[in-house]
Amino acid sequence: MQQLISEILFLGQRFNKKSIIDILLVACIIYVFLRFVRGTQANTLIRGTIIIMVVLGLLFVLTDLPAFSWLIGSLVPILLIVVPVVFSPEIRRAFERMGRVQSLHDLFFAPVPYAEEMNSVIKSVVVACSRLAERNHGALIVMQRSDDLQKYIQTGVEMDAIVSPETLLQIFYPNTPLHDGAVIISKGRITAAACVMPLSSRNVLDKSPERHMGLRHRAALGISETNDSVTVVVSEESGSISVAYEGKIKRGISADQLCILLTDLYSIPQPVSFQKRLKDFFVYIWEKIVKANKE
Ligand SMILES: Nc1ncnc2c1ncn2[C@@H]1O[C@H](COP(=O)(O)OP(=O)(O)OP(=O)(O)O)[C@@H](O)[C@H]1O
Repeated sequence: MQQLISEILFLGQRFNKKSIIDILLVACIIYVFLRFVRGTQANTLIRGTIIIMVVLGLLFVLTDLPAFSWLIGSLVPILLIVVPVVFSPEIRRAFERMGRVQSLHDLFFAPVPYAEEMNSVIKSVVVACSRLAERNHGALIVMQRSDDLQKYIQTGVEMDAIVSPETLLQIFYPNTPLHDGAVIISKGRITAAACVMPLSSRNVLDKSPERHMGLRHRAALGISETNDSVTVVVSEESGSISVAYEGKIKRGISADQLCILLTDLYSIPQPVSFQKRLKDFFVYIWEKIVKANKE
């Protein structure tokens, strides 16, 4: 224990401006990397791996335990090989996203393409979904954000139509040729219908009715696990509306909630000044301290 304390003190003495820049640089790289894998299945695992590596690295540096050090020394290279192999599609997507970066701002804040066109698209989707829900007509609408959906567009019938409530109601009208499968909206247009989405395997065996998911909901969750699109589902059985994005599904939401959520997801991030960020940070910390004192 005494040795650990002296090691920490020794490290503290060596701490200087260069170390701060060093730590900030590593933190920035990790932040940017995590931002690009956001919404993919690799996100949680990579976060966990980074935390474990930091904790183990500290133990490795601060303690003098040969067997433990040997274990860590052998595990880290294995992890560095296993993670990229298992999550190669997600990591490839992260690099694709990085390739689309056009400015320093894009590096830290996700750009939302076609954000302006999306206002009228969102209105049409919300109106269509509330009417589909009233009529108990099932629907699956995948809305593109940054990631390319071409591979899924090819599984259905390609089209190029204006997004209007009438078009969507017509597509999802039961027993019509295009009603089965998903509609894809990209670049502000309906680009395909009757598309096949990858199925999520989560909650397959869940018997509780509110958590159980049929194929339509599993397809919505499945596509949200593979890219950053937003998918709206209308249940044929219950007429309820759900939204899936970033590997999560929000079930049983109202048309108003859907409108707020979609507007939020497609809003253009407003540039915030550094002073405002700093002020917000201190206000947040102050509120936390006041709250902790009250408790
Ligand atoms: N992989 C898929 N990609 C796109 N659409 C799919 C896929 N699998 C199923 N669907 C759509 O879901 C429909 C079947 O839905 P199912 O009843 O199994 O799901 P559900 O989640 O219980 O939805 P609902 O509440 O509407 O019944 C199919 O007719 C088809 O239109």
